Amino acid sequence: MSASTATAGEKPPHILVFPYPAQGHTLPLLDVTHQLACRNFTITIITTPKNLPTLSPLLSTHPQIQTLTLNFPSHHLLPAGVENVKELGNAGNFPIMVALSKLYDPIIQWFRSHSNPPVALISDSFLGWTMHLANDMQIPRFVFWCTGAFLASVLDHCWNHLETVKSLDVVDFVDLPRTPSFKAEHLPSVIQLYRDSDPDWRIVQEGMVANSLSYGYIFNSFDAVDSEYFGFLKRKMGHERVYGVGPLCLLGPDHSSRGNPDLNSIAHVFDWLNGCPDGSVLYVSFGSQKLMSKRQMEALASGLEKSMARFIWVVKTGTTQQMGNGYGVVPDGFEERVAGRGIVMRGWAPQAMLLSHRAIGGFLSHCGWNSVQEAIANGVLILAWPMEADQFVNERLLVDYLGVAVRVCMGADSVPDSEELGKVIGESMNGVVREQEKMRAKELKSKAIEGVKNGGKSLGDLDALVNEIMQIRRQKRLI
Ligand SMILES: O=c1ccn([C@@H]2O[C@H](COP(=O)(O)OP(=O)(O)O[C@H]3O[C@H](CO)[C@@H](O)[C@H](O)[C@H]3O)[C@@H](O)[C@H]2O)c(=O)[nH]1
Repeated sequence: MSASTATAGEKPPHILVFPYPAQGHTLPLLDVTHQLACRNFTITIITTPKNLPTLSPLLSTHPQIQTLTLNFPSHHLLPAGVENVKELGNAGNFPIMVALSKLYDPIIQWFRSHSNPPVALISDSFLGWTMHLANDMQIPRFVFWCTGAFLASVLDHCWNHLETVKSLDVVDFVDLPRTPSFKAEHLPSVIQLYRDSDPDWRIVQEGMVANSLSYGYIFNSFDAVDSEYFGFLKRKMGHERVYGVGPLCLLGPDHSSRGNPDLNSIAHVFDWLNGCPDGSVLYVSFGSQKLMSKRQMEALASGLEKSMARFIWVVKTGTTQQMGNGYGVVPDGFEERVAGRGIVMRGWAPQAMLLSHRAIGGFLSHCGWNSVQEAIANGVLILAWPMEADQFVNERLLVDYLGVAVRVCMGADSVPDSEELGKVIGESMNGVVREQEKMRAKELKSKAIEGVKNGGKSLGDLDALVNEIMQIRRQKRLI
Protein backbone atom coordinates (compact mmCIF):
# COMPACT_ATOMS: atom_id res chain seq x y z
CA MET A 1 0.00 0.00 0.00
CA SER A 2 1.21 3.48 -0.84
CA ALA A 3 2.68 5.81 1.76
CA SER A 4 -0.03 8.26 0.78
CA THR A 5 -2.89 6.28 2.28
CA ALA A 6 -4.98 8.30 4.71
CA THR A 7 -3.27 8.40 8.09
CA ALA A 8 -5.01 7.03 11.19
CA GLY A 9 -8.05 9.08 12.15
CA GLU A 10 -8.06 10.92 8.84
CA LYS A 11 -11.32 10.39 6.97
CA PRO A 12 -10.53 9.37 3.36
CA PRO A 13 -11.32 12.12 0.86
CA HIS A 14 -14.41 11.82 -1.29
CA ILE A 15 -13.82 12.30 -5.01
CA LEU A 16 -16.17 12.40 -7.96
CA VAL A 17 -15.18 10.47 -11.09
CA PHE A 18 -16.85 11.09 -14.44
CA PRO A 19 -15.82 8.71 -17.24
CA TYR A 20 -16.70 9.39 -20.87
CA PRO A 21 -18.89 6.63 -22.33
CA ALA A 22 -16.56 5.08 -24.90
CA GLN A 23 -14.74 1.84 -24.20
CA GLY A 24 -11.27 3.31 -24.80
CA HIS A 25 -12.00 6.22 -22.44
CA THR A 26 -13.95 4.54 -19.64
CA LEU A 27 -11.78 1.50 -18.98
CA PRO A 28 -8.49 3.31 -18.28
CA LEU A 29 -10.23 5.85 -16.02
CA LEU A 30 -11.73 2.94 -14.10
CA ASP A 31 -8.17 1.63 -13.71
CA VAL A 32 -7.17 4.93 -12.09
CA THR A 33 -10.30 4.76 -9.94
CA HIS A 34 -9.27 1.27 -8.82
CA GLN A 35 -5.90 2.64 -7.72
CA LEU A 36 -7.59 5.38 -5.70
CA ALA A 37 -10.05 2.92 -4.17
CA CYS A 38 -7.08 0.75 -3.13
CA ARG A 39 -5.81 3.82 -1.28
CA ASN A 40 -9.06 4.13 0.70
CA PHE A 41 -10.64 7.03 -1.15
CA THR A 42 -14.40 7.45 -0.97
CA ILE A 43 -15.53 7.53 -4.59
CA THR A 44 -18.68 8.34 -6.52
CA ILE A 45 -18.76 7.54 -10.24
CA ILE A 46 -21.18 9.31 -12.55
CA THR A 47 -22.78 7.00 -15.10
CA THR A 48 -25.97 6.34 -17.07
CA PRO A 49 -28.19 3.22 -16.96
CA LYS A 50 -26.76 1.43 -19.99
CA ASN A 51 -23.16 2.20 -19.02
CA LEU A 52 -23.59 0.91 -15.48
CA PRO A 53 -22.70 -2.73 -16.35
CA THR A 54 -19.20 -1.62 -17.46
CA LEU A 55 -18.61 -0.63 -13.85
CA SER A 56 -19.59 -4.04 -12.46
CA PRO A 57 -16.09 -5.58 -12.13
CA LEU A 58 -14.83 -2.46 -10.32
CA LEU A 59 -17.88 -2.26 -8.08
CA SER A 60 -17.62 -5.88 -7.07
CA THR A 61 -13.93 -5.42 -6.18
CA HIS A 62 -14.67 -2.21 -4.26
CA PRO A 63 -18.23 -2.34 -2.85
CA GLN A 64 -17.63 1.00 -1.11
CA ILE A 65 -17.68 2.84 -4.49
CA GLN A 66 -20.99 4.64 -5.04
CA THR A 67 -22.56 5.46 -8.37
CA LEU A 68 -24.60 8.46 -9.40
CA THR A 69 -26.73 7.05 -12.21
CA LEU A 70 -28.40 9.74 -14.29
CA ASN A 71 -30.63 9.27 -17.32
CA PHE A 72 -28.82 9.80 -20.60
CA PRO A 73 -29.96 13.15 -22.06
CA SER A 74 -31.34 13.24 -25.58
CA HIS A 75 -29.78 14.85 -28.65
CA HIS A 76 -31.34 15.09 -32.10
CA LEU A 77 -28.36 13.25 -33.66
CA LEU A 78 -28.55 10.34 -31.21
CA PRO A 79 -30.83 7.37 -31.89
CA ALA A 80 -33.02 6.65 -28.86
CA GLY A 81 -31.34 4.31 -26.41
CA VAL A 82 -27.77 5.01 -27.51
CA GLU A 83 -25.54 5.79 -24.53
CA ASN A 84 -22.07 4.77 -25.70
CA VAL A 85 -19.78 5.66 -28.60
CA LYS A 86 -19.22 1.98 -29.35
CA GLU A 87 -22.78 1.86 -30.72
CA LEU A 88 -22.10 4.59 -33.32
CA GLY A 89 -18.35 4.61 -33.91
CA ASN A 90 -16.23 7.75 -33.92
CA ALA A 91 -19.07 9.89 -35.38
CA GLY A 92 -20.99 9.38 -32.13
CA ASN A 93 -18.54 11.46 -30.10
CA PHE A 94 -19.97 14.84 -31.02
CA PRO A 95 -23.65 14.28 -30.07
CA ILE A 96 -22.64 12.27 -27.00
CA MET A 97 -20.32 15.04 -25.75
CA VAL A 98 -23.06 17.63 -26.27
CA ALA A 99 -25.83 15.49 -24.75
CA LEU A 100 -23.82 14.83 -21.60
CA SER A 101 -23.35 18.55 -20.98
CA LYS A 102 -27.05 18.58 -20.07
CA LEU A 103 -26.17 16.68 -16.89
CA TYR A 104 -24.79 19.89 -15.36
CA ASP A 105 -27.88 20.70 -13.29
CA PRO A 106 -28.62 17.22 -11.90
CA ILE A 107 -24.98 16.88 -10.84
CA ILE A 108 -24.97 20.26 -9.11
CA GLN A 109 -28.21 19.36 -7.30
CA TRP A 110 -26.74 16.06 -6.13
CA PHE A 111 -23.56 17.81 -4.97
CA ARG A 112 -25.43 20.48 -3.02
CA SER A 113 -27.58 17.98 -1.18
CA HIS A 114 -24.69 15.66 -0.24
CA SER A 115 -23.66 15.44 3.41
CA ASN A 116 -20.04 14.68 2.52
CA PRO A 117 -19.57 16.25 -0.93
CA PRO A 118 -16.53 15.41 -3.05
CA VAL A 119 -13.38 17.50 -2.65
CA ALA A 120 -12.16 16.96 -6.22
CA LEU A 121 -13.44 15.93 -9.64
CA ILE A 122 -11.63 13.65 -12.08
CA SER A 123 -13.34 13.79 -15.46
CA ASP A 124 -12.46 12.78 -18.99
CA SER A 125 -10.93 15.28 -21.43
CA PHE A 126 -14.04 14.89 -23.64
CA LEU A 127 -16.11 16.35 -20.78
CA GLY A 128 -14.45 19.76 -20.85
CA TRP A 129 -17.65 21.50 -19.68
CA THR A 130 -17.13 19.86 -16.28
CA MET A 131 -14.45 22.51 -15.70
CA HIS A 132 -17.28 25.03 -15.18
CA LEU A 133 -19.15 22.46 -13.12
CA ALA A 134 -16.11 22.04 -10.84
CA ASN A 135 -15.79 25.82 -10.53
CA ASP A 136 -19.43 25.98 -9.54
CA MET A 137 -18.89 23.25 -6.95
CA GLN A 138 -15.72 25.09 -5.82
CA ILE A 139 -13.60 21.98 -6.15
CA PRO A 140 -10.54 21.40 -8.36
CA ARG A 141 -10.87 19.37 -11.54
CA PHE A 142 -8.27 16.91 -12.78
CA VAL A 143 -8.60 16.05 -16.47
CA PHE A 144 -8.15 12.38 -17.28
CA TRP A 145 -6.52 11.93 -20.68
CA CYS A 146 -6.93 8.39 -21.94
CA THR A 147 -4.46 9.42 -24.64
CA GLY A 148 -0.89 10.66 -24.53
CA ALA A 149 0.64 14.05 -23.78
CA PHE A 150 1.78 14.49 -27.40
CA LEU A 151 -1.87 14.34 -28.48
CA ALA A 152 -2.93 16.67 -25.65
CA SER A 153 -0.28 19.17 -26.80
CA VAL A 154 -1.44 18.95 -30.44
CA LEU A 155 -5.08 19.41 -29.38
CA ASP A 156 -4.23 22.32 -27.13
CA HIS A 157 -2.64 24.12 -30.08
CA CYS A 158 -5.58 23.29 -32.38
CA TRP A 159 -8.33 24.45 -30.03
CA ASN A 160 -6.50 27.66 -29.22
CA HIS A 161 -5.76 28.51 -32.88
CA LEU A 162 -8.88 27.01 -34.39
CA GLU A 163 -9.53 29.52 -37.12
CA THR A 164 -5.98 29.33 -38.49
CA VAL A 165 -5.75 25.57 -38.11
CA LYS A 166 -9.05 25.06 -39.98
CA SER A 167 -7.81 27.19 -42.88
CA LEU A 168 -4.61 25.20 -43.53
CA ASP A 169 -3.88 22.08 -45.58
CA VAL A 170 -0.81 21.37 -43.48
CA VAL A 171 -0.50 22.56 -39.90
CA ASP A 172 2.97 23.27 -38.44
CA PHE A 173 3.07 23.02 -34.68
CA VAL A 174 6.00 25.36 -34.27
CA ASP A 175 5.50 25.81 -30.52
CA LEU A 176 5.69 22.07 -29.77
CA PRO A 177 8.82 20.01 -29.08
CA ARG A 178 10.08 18.48 -32.39
CA THR A 179 7.89 21.01 -34.31
CA PRO A 180 5.66 18.36 -35.91
CA SER A 181 3.53 19.01 -39.00
CA PHE A 182 0.29 17.26 -39.83
CA LYS A 183 -1.82 17.28 -42.94
CA ALA A 184 -5.34 18.55 -42.23
CA GLU A 185 -6.78 15.06 -42.81
CA HIS A 186 -4.48 13.62 -40.16
CA LEU A 187 -5.48 16.01 -37.40
CA PRO A 188 -7.64 14.58 -34.59
CA SER A 189 -11.20 13.95 -35.86
CA VAL A 190 -12.76 16.41 -33.39
CA ILE A 191 -10.79 19.20 -35.06
CA GLN A 192 -11.66 18.08 -38.57
CA LEU A 193 -15.36 17.78 -37.75
CA TYR A 194 -15.64 21.09 -35.89
CA ARG A 195 -18.14 23.53 -37.43
CA ASP A 196 -18.04 27.11 -36.22
CA SER A 197 -21.63 27.71 -37.36
CA ASP A 198 -23.07 25.05 -35.05
CA PRO A 199 -23.69 26.24 -31.45
CA ASP A 200 -23.35 22.65 -30.23
CA TRP A 201 -19.77 22.58 -31.50
CA ARG A 202 -19.16 25.72 -29.46
CA ILE A 203 -20.03 23.75 -26.33
CA VAL A 204 -17.37 21.21 -27.28
CA GLN A 205 -14.78 23.84 -28.17
CA GLU A 206 -15.28 25.82 -24.96
CA GLY A 207 -14.89 22.65 -22.97
CA MET A 208 -11.72 21.65 -24.79
CA VAL A 209 -10.18 25.07 -24.21
CA ALA A 210 -11.25 24.88 -20.55
CA ASN A 211 -9.28 21.63 -20.15
CA SER A 212 -6.01 23.54 -20.03
CA LEU A 213 -7.33 25.70 -17.17
CA SER A 214 -7.95 22.69 -14.98
CA TYR A 215 -6.07 21.97 -11.76
CA GLY A 216 -4.17 18.97 -13.11
CA TYR A 217 -3.76 16.44 -15.92
CA ILE A 218 -3.62 12.67 -15.51
CA PHE A 219 -2.26 10.61 -18.43
CA ASN A 220 -2.26 6.94 -19.25
CA SER A 221 1.28 7.41 -20.47
CA PHE A 222 4.76 7.53 -19.01
CA ASP A 223 8.06 9.34 -19.16
CA ALA A 224 9.90 7.19 -21.69
CA VAL A 225 7.05 7.83 -24.15
CA ASP A 226 5.97 11.38 -23.44
CA SER A 227 8.49 13.23 -21.24
CA GLU A 228 9.04 16.07 -23.75
CA TYR A 229 5.31 16.70 -23.90
CA PHE A 230 4.77 16.34 -20.15
CA GLY A 231 7.40 19.09 -19.84
CA PHE A 232 5.72 21.19 -22.52
CA LEU A 233 2.33 20.98 -20.81
CA LYS A 234 3.79 21.77 -17.39
CA ARG A 235 5.40 24.91 -18.82
CA LYS A 236 2.21 25.81 -20.67
CA MET A 237 -0.04 25.38 -17.63
CA GLY A 238 2.47 26.95 -15.29
CA HIS A 239 2.46 24.18 -12.70
CA GLU A 240 3.78 20.66 -12.11
CA ARG A 241 0.47 18.84 -11.70
CA VAL A 242 0.83 16.66 -14.79
CA TYR A 243 0.82 13.01 -13.80
CA GLY A 244 1.94 10.20 -16.12
CA VAL A 245 0.62 7.07 -14.40
CA GLY A 246 0.79 4.59 -17.29
CA PRO A 247 0.79 2.10 -18.71
CA LEU A 248 -2.27 1.46 -16.57
CA CYS A 249 -2.52 -2.10 -17.88
CA LEU A 250 0.67 -2.86 -15.91
CA LEU A 251 -0.65 -1.38 -12.67
CA GLY A 252 -3.78 -3.47 -12.49
CA PRO A 253 -6.36 -4.61 -11.90
CA ASP A 254 -5.88 -7.74 -13.97
CA HIS A 255 -7.51 -7.12 -17.36
CA SER A 256 -8.06 -10.72 -18.35
CA SER A 257 -11.78 -10.65 -17.56
CA ARG A 258 -12.33 -7.31 -19.31
CA GLY A 259 -15.38 -7.46 -21.57
CA ASN A 260 -16.39 -10.75 -19.89
CA PRO A 261 -14.80 -13.03 -22.51
CA ASP A 262 -15.96 -16.63 -22.39
CA LEU A 263 -12.51 -18.11 -21.79
CA ASN A 264 -13.76 -21.69 -22.28
CA SER A 265 -14.89 -20.93 -25.80
CA ILE A 266 -11.47 -19.54 -26.68
CA ALA A 267 -9.34 -22.14 -24.88
CA HIS A 268 -8.32 -23.48 -28.31
CA VAL A 269 -6.70 -20.09 -29.08
CA PHE A 270 -4.43 -20.36 -26.04
CA ASP A 271 -3.73 -24.04 -26.74
CA TRP A 272 -2.61 -23.05 -30.23
CA LEU A 273 -0.53 -20.10 -28.97
CA ASN A 274 1.18 -22.38 -26.45
CA GLY A 275 2.48 -24.44 -29.35
CA CYS A 276 3.83 -21.44 -31.33
CA PRO A 277 7.45 -20.22 -31.11
CA ASP A 278 8.17 -17.06 -29.11
CA GLY A 279 7.27 -13.81 -30.89
CA SER A 280 6.06 -15.60 -34.01
CA VAL A 281 2.36 -14.59 -34.03
CA LEU A 282 0.86 -11.34 -35.32
CA TYR A 283 -2.15 -10.04 -33.37
CA VAL A 284 -4.55 -8.05 -35.58
CA SER A 285 -7.21 -5.81 -34.07
CA PHE A 286 -8.55 -2.30 -34.66
CA GLY A 287 -10.13 -1.44 -31.32
CA SER A 288 -13.70 -1.26 -30.15
CA GLN A 289 -15.13 1.20 -32.69
CA LYS A 290 -13.88 0.54 -36.20
CA LEU A 291 -15.95 -1.70 -38.44
CA MET A 292 -14.08 -2.55 -41.66
CA SER A 293 -15.61 -2.37 -45.11
CA LYS A 294 -15.91 -5.34 -47.48
CA ARG A 295 -12.91 -4.20 -49.55
CA GLN A 296 -10.79 -3.66 -46.46
CA MET A 297 -11.72 -7.08 -45.10
CA GLU A 298 -10.77 -8.69 -48.43
CA ALA A 299 -7.45 -6.85 -48.73
CA LEU A 300 -6.50 -7.61 -45.14
CA ALA A 301 -7.45 -11.28 -45.47
CA SER A 302 -5.44 -11.53 -48.66
CA GLY A 303 -2.44 -9.77 -47.08
CA LEU A 304 -2.49 -12.11 -44.11
CA GLU A 305 -2.74 -15.11 -46.40
CA LYS A 306 0.18 -13.95 -48.56
CA SER A 307 2.38 -13.08 -45.56
CA MET A 308 2.72 -16.74 -44.58
CA ALA A 309 2.92 -15.46 -40.98
CA ARG A 310 1.06 -16.89 -38.01
CA PHE A 311 -1.73 -14.59 -36.83
CA ILE A 312 -4.80 -14.00 -34.69
CA TRP A 313 -7.29 -11.65 -36.36
CA VAL A 314 -9.97 -10.15 -34.11
CA VAL A 315 -12.91 -9.16 -36.28
CA LYS A 316 -15.47 -6.63 -35.05
CA THR A 317 -18.80 -7.71 -36.41
CA GLY A 318 -21.64 -5.34 -37.35
CA THR A 319 -25.43 -5.35 -37.37
CA THR A 320 -27.24 -7.72 -39.73
CA GLN A 321 -27.68 -4.86 -42.18
CA GLN A 322 -24.02 -3.83 -42.03
CA MET A 323 -22.88 -7.41 -42.47
CA GLY A 324 -25.29 -7.76 -45.38
CA ASN A 325 -23.17 -5.04 -47.03
CA GLY A 326 -19.99 -6.92 -46.27
CA TYR A 327 -18.88 -4.90 -43.24
CA GLY A 328 -16.94 -7.08 -40.84
CA VAL A 329 -17.40 -10.15 -43.04
CA VAL A 330 -14.43 -12.49 -43.42
CA PRO A 331 -14.13 -13.67 -47.06
CA ASP A 332 -15.48 -17.14 -47.80
CA GLY A 333 -12.96 -19.97 -47.52
CA PHE A 334 -10.31 -17.79 -45.86
CA GLU A 335 -10.35 -19.58 -42.52
CA GLU A 336 -10.07 -22.99 -44.16
CA ARG A 337 -7.11 -21.86 -46.26
CA VAL A 338 -5.14 -20.51 -43.29
CA ALA A 339 -6.14 -23.25 -40.84
CA GLY A 340 -3.26 -24.15 -38.53
CA ARG A 341 -1.47 -20.87 -39.26
CA GLY A 342 -4.09 -18.27 -38.40
CA ILE A 343 -7.16 -17.88 -36.21
CA VAL A 344 -10.11 -15.54 -36.64
CA MET A 345 -11.83 -14.41 -33.42
CA ARG A 346 -15.19 -12.67 -33.78
CA GLY A 347 -16.49 -10.03 -31.37
CA TRP A 348 -14.55 -9.29 -28.19
CA ALA A 349 -11.15 -10.84 -27.49
CA PRO A 350 -9.19 -10.64 -24.22
CA GLN A 351 -6.62 -8.39 -25.88
CA ALA A 352 -4.43 -7.53 -22.90
CA MET A 353 -4.18 -11.23 -22.04
CA LEU A 354 -3.38 -12.26 -25.61
CA LEU A 355 -0.74 -9.57 -26.09
CA SER A 356 1.04 -10.75 -22.97
CA HIS A 357 1.43 -14.28 -24.39
CA ARG A 358 5.08 -15.01 -25.23
CA ALA A 359 4.12 -16.18 -28.74
CA ILE A 360 2.76 -12.77 -29.80
CA GLY A 361 5.50 -10.72 -31.46
CA GLY A 362 3.63 -8.19 -33.59
CA PHE A 363 0.43 -6.16 -33.46
CA LEU A 364 -1.29 -4.81 -36.57
CA SER A 365 -3.12 -1.94 -34.92
CA HIS A 366 -5.10 1.23 -35.62
CA CYS A 367 -2.93 2.89 -32.94
CA GLY A 368 -5.78 3.56 -30.49
CA TRP A 369 -3.99 4.71 -27.37
CA ASN A 370 -5.02 1.82 -25.14
CA SER A 371 -3.80 -0.66 -27.71
CA VAL A 372 -0.57 1.31 -27.97
CA GLN A 373 -0.03 1.15 -24.20
CA GLU A 374 -0.80 -2.56 -24.14
CA ALA A 375 1.61 -3.21 -27.02
CA ILE A 376 4.35 -1.19 -25.33
CA ALA A 377 3.76 -2.94 -22.00
CA ASN A 378 4.40 -6.24 -23.75
CA GLY A 379 7.33 -5.19 -25.94
CA VAL A 380 5.45 -6.02 -29.13
CA LEU A 381 6.36 -4.53 -32.54
CA ILE A 382 3.48 -2.41 -33.87
CA LEU A 383 2.48 -2.49 -37.53
CA ALA A 384 0.62 0.78 -37.73
CA TRP A 385 -2.56 1.47 -39.66
CA PRO A 386 -3.93 4.72 -38.20
CA MET A 387 -7.47 5.46 -39.30
CA GLU A 388 -9.09 8.34 -37.44
CA ALA A 389 -9.36 10.26 -34.16
CA ASP A 390 -5.94 10.62 -32.46
CA GLN A 391 -4.43 7.69 -34.32
CA PHE A 392 -2.26 9.61 -36.83
CA VAL A 393 -0.72 11.58 -33.99
CA ASN A 394 -0.07 8.39 -32.04
CA GLU A 395 1.43 6.78 -35.12
CA ARG A 396 3.87 9.69 -35.59
CA LEU A 397 5.07 9.23 -32.04
CA LEU A 398 5.47 5.46 -32.43
CA VAL A 399 7.08 5.35 -35.87
CA ASP A 400 9.12 8.56 -36.07
CA TYR A 401 9.89 9.53 -32.48
CA LEU A 402 10.05 6.26 -30.55
CA GLY A 403 10.96 3.95 -33.44
CA VAL A 404 8.91 1.03 -32.14
CA ALA A 405 6.47 0.75 -35.05
CA VAL A 406 6.36 0.32 -38.81
CA ARG A 407 3.84 2.21 -40.99
CA VAL A 408 1.73 -0.14 -43.13
CA CYS A 409 -1.36 1.82 -44.17
CA MET A 410 -3.03 5.18 -43.44
CA GLY A 411 -6.70 6.16 -43.38
CA ALA A 412 -10.14 4.98 -42.26
CA ASP A 413 -11.29 4.16 -45.79
CA SER A 414 -7.95 3.11 -47.25
CA VAL A 415 -7.69 -0.30 -48.79
CA PRO A 416 -4.13 -1.61 -48.54
CA ASP A 417 -2.37 -3.27 -51.44
CA SER A 418 -2.50 -6.88 -50.30
CA GLU A 419 0.83 -7.80 -51.97
CA GLU A 420 2.58 -4.97 -50.17
CA LEU A 421 0.80 -5.64 -46.88
CA GLY A 422 1.64 -9.36 -47.07
CA LYS A 423 5.28 -8.50 -47.74
CA VAL A 424 5.60 -6.13 -44.75
CA ILE A 425 3.85 -8.56 -42.43
CA GLY A 426 5.91 -11.50 -43.71
CA GLU A 427 9.21 -9.64 -43.38
CA SER A 428 8.35 -8.31 -39.95
CA MET A 429 7.17 -11.60 -38.51
CA ASN A 430 9.21 -14.21 -40.38
CA GLY A 431 12.38 -12.42 -41.43
CA VAL A 432 15.27 -10.72 -39.74
CA VAL A 433 14.20 -7.21 -40.77
CA ARG A 434 12.78 -4.72 -38.23
CA GLU A 435 15.34 -5.88 -35.67
CA GLN A 436 15.98 -2.29 -34.56
CA GLU A 437 12.29 -1.62 -33.99
CA LYS A 438 11.85 -4.91 -32.16
CA MET A 439 14.81 -4.15 -29.91
CA ARG A 440 13.50 -0.67 -29.12
CA ALA A 441 10.06 -2.12 -28.36
CA LYS A 442 11.69 -4.47 -25.82
CA GLU A 443 13.64 -1.58 -24.28
CA LEU A 444 10.48 0.48 -23.96
CA LYS A 445 8.74 -2.44 -22.27
CA SER A 446 11.57 -2.59 -19.69
CA LYS A 447 11.17 1.12 -19.01
CA ALA A 448 7.41 0.72 -18.66
CA ILE A 449 7.88 -2.08 -16.13
CA GLU A 450 10.49 -0.07 -14.20
CA GLY A 451 8.05 2.84 -13.99
CA VAL A 452 5.34 0.89 -12.19
CA LYS A 453 7.71 -0.71 -9.66
CA ASN A 454 8.27 0.78 -6.22
CA GLY A 455 10.44 3.84 -6.75
CA GLY A 456 9.39 4.02 -10.44
CA LYS A 457 8.22 7.25 -12.05
CA SER A 458 4.64 6.22 -12.92
CA LEU A 459 3.98 4.89 -9.44
CA GLY A 460 5.62 8.03 -8.06
CA ASP A 461 3.25 10.18 -10.12
CA LEU A 462 0.29 8.18 -8.84
CA ASP A 463 1.45 8.77 -5.27
CA ALA A 464 1.93 12.46 -6.05
CA LEU A 465 -1.66 12.62 -7.34
CA VAL A 466 -2.93 10.90 -4.20
CA ASN A 467 -0.94 13.31 -2.01
CA GLU A 468 -2.30 16.27 -3.94
CA ILE A 469 -5.90 15.19 -3.35
CA MET A 470 -5.18 14.54 0.35
CA GLN A 471 -3.71 18.01 0.56
CA ILE A 472 -6.78 19.54 -1.11
CA ARG A 473 -8.98 17.85 1.48
CA ARG A 474 -6.81 19.06 4.37
CA GLN A 475 -6.97 22.62 3.09
CA LYS A 476 -10.75 22.37 2.71
CA ARG A 477 -11.03 21.34 6.36
CA LEU A 478 -9.05 24.40 7.41
CA ILE A 479 -11.39 26.78 5.58
O1 LIG B 1 -11.77 -7.30 -28.85
C1 LIG B 1 -11.32 -6.41 -28.14
C2 LIG B 1 -11.22 -5.06 -28.59
C3 LIG B 1 -10.69 -4.13 -27.74
N1 LIG B 1 -10.29 -4.50 -26.49
C4 LIG B 1 -9.74 -3.50 -25.57
O2 LIG B 1 -10.40 -2.25 -25.78
C5 LIG B 1 -9.51 -1.18 -25.73
C6 LIG B 1 -9.55 -0.48 -27.08
O3 LIG B 1 -9.00 0.78 -26.95
P1 LIG B 1 -8.16 1.51 -28.09
O4 LIG B 1 -7.08 0.66 -28.54
O5 LIG B 1 -7.74 2.82 -27.53
O6 LIG B 1 -9.14 1.63 -29.30
P2 LIG B 1 -10.61 2.25 -29.49
O7 LIG B 1 -11.59 1.44 -28.80
O8 LIG B 1 -10.76 2.41 -30.95
O9 LIG B 1 -10.45 3.69 -28.78
C7 LIG B 1 -10.91 4.99 -29.06
O10 LIG B 1 -10.48 5.73 -27.92
C8 LIG B 1 -9.07 5.79 -27.74
C9 LIG B 1 -8.81 6.57 -26.48
O11 LIG B 1 -9.24 7.88 -26.65
C10 LIG B 1 -8.41 6.44 -28.94
O12 LIG B 1 -7.00 6.44 -28.77
C11 LIG B 1 -8.80 5.68 -30.20
O13 LIG B 1 -8.23 6.30 -31.33
C12 LIG B 1 -10.31 5.63 -30.32
O14 LIG B 1 -10.68 4.91 -31.48
C13 LIG B 1 -8.13 -1.78 -25.45
O15 LIG B 1 -7.88 -1.72 -24.06
C14 LIG B 1 -8.28 -3.23 -25.87
O16 LIG B 1 -7.46 -4.11 -25.13
C15 LIG B 1 -10.36 -5.79 -26.07
O17 LIG B 1 -9.97 -6.12 -24.94
N2 LIG B 1 -10.89 -6.70 -26.90
